[in-house]
Amino acid sequence: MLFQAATLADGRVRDVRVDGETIAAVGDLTPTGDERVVDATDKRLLPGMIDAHVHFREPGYAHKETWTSGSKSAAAGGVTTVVDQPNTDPPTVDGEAFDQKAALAAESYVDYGINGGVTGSWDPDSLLARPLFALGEVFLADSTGEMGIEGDLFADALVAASETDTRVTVHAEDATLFDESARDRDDADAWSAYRTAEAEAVAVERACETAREHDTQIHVAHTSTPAGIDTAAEAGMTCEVTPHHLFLSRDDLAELGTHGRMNPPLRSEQRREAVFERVADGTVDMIATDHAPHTRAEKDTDVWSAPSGVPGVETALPLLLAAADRGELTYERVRDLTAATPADVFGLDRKGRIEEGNDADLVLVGTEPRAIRGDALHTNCEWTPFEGMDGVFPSLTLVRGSVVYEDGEFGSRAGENVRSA
Ligand SMILES: NC(=O)N[C@@H](CC(=O)O)C(=O)O
Ligand SMILES: [Zn+2]
Ligand SMILES: [Zn+2]
Repeated sequence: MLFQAATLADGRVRDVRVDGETIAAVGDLTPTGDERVVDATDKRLLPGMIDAHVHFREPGYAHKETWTSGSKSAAAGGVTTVVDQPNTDPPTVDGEAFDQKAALAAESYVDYGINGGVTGSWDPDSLLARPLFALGEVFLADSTGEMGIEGDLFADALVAASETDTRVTVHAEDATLFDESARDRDDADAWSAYRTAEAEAVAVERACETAREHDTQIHVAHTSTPAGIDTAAEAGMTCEVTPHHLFLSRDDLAELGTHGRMNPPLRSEQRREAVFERVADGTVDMIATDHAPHTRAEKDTDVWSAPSGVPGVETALPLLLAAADRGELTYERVRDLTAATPADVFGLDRKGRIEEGNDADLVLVGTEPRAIRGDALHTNCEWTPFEGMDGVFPSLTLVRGSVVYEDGEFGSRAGENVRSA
């Protein structure tokens, strides 16, 4: 396949040839007799997004999402690699649970990594013997799945991970700093008042300290505050920001209601702006969606009973591209946040950049934004907190050279475990 006259993230216009699973050449190329030629004039060709944080819910919660629905949603949103989190049923805390999930994940349209969880009943020996992507998200406070753990266990996990050269990702909130006085309220903003910004900042600081004491590296999941981001960066750790913490704030909760409840929660508009600055200037390492689908029926209850989490895997790259189109950040930054840096941080040597010899994980996007509509997305949960916002969507998504999505249609289930040899 040959993409002709594609605009790359840095603005250069190039032809890009795909041969089998790889990018064969980037330059000024002439079509050969039998190859498919895609006219990419005035379109952008980007490396597929590597989303280091999704919850595809199988095994256990297939009514929320399956590997098929979740990975279709990913492909249609330009995500070519996802990393699944362990709070499924059974939780992915031992070798047997890993194998059960890996068998289901083989249905995926896109490449995937499978994370292993840390709880009081985990079995590090069998778990770490599997082709794990990373340990995590290690829950330092309860979230969906009630997998919150104590500090000692976190330290044990860091030791086990460093002995096996495994990366660790952390959900950093400190439940002892939640504001119990918010419990008297029943509006949607009460969740943000309850799970305070300080609870994140302190937990990030402590997690980074523990990592340094053990001479290890952690990746902080879904940082939602400027303080959390700065602490991680100053400690030499990496962090991710979600699209909802980048594009939504407490000001949106009157409209979103419980559909805006997630952990960590939405923050003030002032904090959101400070987070956006740190994403645009490169302090934040990557965007990861924390795609956490729950059905409408589950969400439509009072603020204290609703499950935490929002979908996001299909809308992340489109939202970022619309923001780039508006001049709020550069296309190169979008490429680094969604592809190049996650590839570097997690050691995916053949992914994240359009370069000869790399995996042909590619996304072709047009220039026209369109309004995001929940009922047009492919997730099982059929709603989005970004309803009505502008997104620039892919027309074509390739995973290692296979067309997985093109103009509303799905191609092959091309997904493979990125950690399996
Ligand atoms: N973020 C959330 O609010 N929910 C996530 C769990 C998590 O990432 O903490 C989920 O699995 O539903
Ligand atoms: Zn989390
Ligand atoms: Zn999560």
